[in-house]
Amino acid sequence: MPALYRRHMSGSEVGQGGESSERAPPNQEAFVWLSILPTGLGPTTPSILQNQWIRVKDIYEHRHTEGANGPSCNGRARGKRNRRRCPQDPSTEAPTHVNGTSTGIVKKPVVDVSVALKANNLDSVAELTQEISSLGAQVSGGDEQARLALVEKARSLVRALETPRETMIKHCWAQPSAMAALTVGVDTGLFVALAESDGSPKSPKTWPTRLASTLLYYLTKEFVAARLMRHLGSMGYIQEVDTDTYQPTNFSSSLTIPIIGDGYPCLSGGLMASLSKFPEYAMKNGYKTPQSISDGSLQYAYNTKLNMFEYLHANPPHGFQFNHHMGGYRQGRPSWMDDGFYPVKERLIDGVEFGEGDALLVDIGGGMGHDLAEFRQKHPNAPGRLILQDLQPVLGQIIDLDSKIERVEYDFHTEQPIKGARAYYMHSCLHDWPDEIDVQILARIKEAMKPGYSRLLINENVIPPRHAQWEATALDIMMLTLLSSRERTEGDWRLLLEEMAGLRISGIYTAANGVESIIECELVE
Ligand SMILES: C[S@@+](CC[C@H](N)C(=O)[O-])C[C@H]1O[C@@H](n2cnc3c(N)ncnc32)[C@H](O)[C@@H]1O
Repeated sequence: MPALYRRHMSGSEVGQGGESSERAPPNQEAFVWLSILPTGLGPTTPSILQNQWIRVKDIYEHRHTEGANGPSCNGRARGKRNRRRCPQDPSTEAPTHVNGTSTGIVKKPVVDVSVALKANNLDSVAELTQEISSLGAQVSGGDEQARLALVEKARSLVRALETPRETMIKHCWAQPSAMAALTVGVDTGLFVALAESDGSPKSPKTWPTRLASTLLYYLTKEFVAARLMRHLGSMGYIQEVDTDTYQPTNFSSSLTIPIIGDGYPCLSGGLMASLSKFPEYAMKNGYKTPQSISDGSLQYAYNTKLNMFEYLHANPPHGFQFNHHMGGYRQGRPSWMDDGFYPVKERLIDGVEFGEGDALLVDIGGGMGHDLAEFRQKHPNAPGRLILQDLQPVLGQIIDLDSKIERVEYDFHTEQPIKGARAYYMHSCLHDWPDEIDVQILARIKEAMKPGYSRLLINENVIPPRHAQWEATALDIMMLTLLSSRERTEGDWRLLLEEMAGLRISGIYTAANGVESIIECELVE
């Protein structure tokens, strides 16, 4: 038995007294797995090992006590720890095909390790490079669709050329490390300093002393900056021009804009643990779809009862950063009020006499008013009131907004104060909530709508059945882990809006690939 196993798994060190006799490795597979744990771990090691040991024990008991196909997690028949670790659906069967490294059982892999060391798909490289070169010519002429197509082809080329092992290291090390480095850079003003003096080359090792007493001063003093910048340089996010000397890129300079940069500290500090803890949370919950906005992966990860919005606002400055992040998310995406997307004039304005107090557009959960500000700019002569509704902390963050846009503090779980508007509008709000809560939010809007006149415009993704775009699928996982909610397909929207909420969908207006859509609804008469 390896020393590591004996040292860390003795009863007193693991700290669960009286169970040491149970801890002998139950089979050779688990034993092998434990022996490959890294050596030289610090004082927290026992709890880490304890966690992993519970997993091993669960698997062992699935296989050897109840059999591979028996009920896997009968809590009554098990100890407390085991119950916590098992999927809670008593009908769940023990896994019959598992990936060894995530369960503690080392199995013979289904493919040979040599597969992980060869390029993923060399056969596609010649065709991809040809496509890339012809798209390149169109991109230099300013064709935006060609640019988007070229980015996708370039990504395909990288995936084809990388070995699985390289991709694995990129996911497990390089990208999380870059996220940490970028967050520190935004927090400390590193990218502002880099962009100063027209972006002239700068070395973190000789950063000017006038920075004294700033966070950046401390960062550079300890040479942490040099290490972070070296990684960001190697990843291409800043440009290495000499030894320890860097220039900004357009990307790093853009991080100095709050709506672009603030996503990093917001995600790193206030949301990311929800994603990294999701595998553990999901395993404990039998991989059931989470249903409660205040009892999901985020609450598990951050040990809170607050929902995501409440949690961010209770932990400043993450609430503010989130609102900026929302402002950044919308930039450069197709806008429903542009020509050729949703016919604003025909559907909302033509044929309507607006009296003095009549509302044209009520933006419910409208954040800092980005949509209404854009509407005002693009339709400056549109008649009727424009009303922005959101919670107080969000409205309180607005610095500058067109004076025609009225701000109304409002909680959309309560009665809608603006009755009979021509259009109620919600952007990226319903995707935040599970179906049952959305039905309640929609009921408050229905009560306020005037039959035969009011419309509800829902601005969300409508995920197509195939070839979904990665931004939308990523957002779906964010919704799953942060809010127990989802991005929806057309079928999901019809179920929610028509069958559950009792509205009629009068049209779905979609930009390319369903990434941005307006679902127009009316009351059923
Ligand atoms: C994902 S953000 C979208 C913001 C904005 N519509 C946009 O597209 O940029 C969701 C918004 O819902 C707001 N919100 C959350 N709970 C709310 C509530 N109970 N009443 C009103 N607004 C709420 C949040 O403050 C936030 O501004």
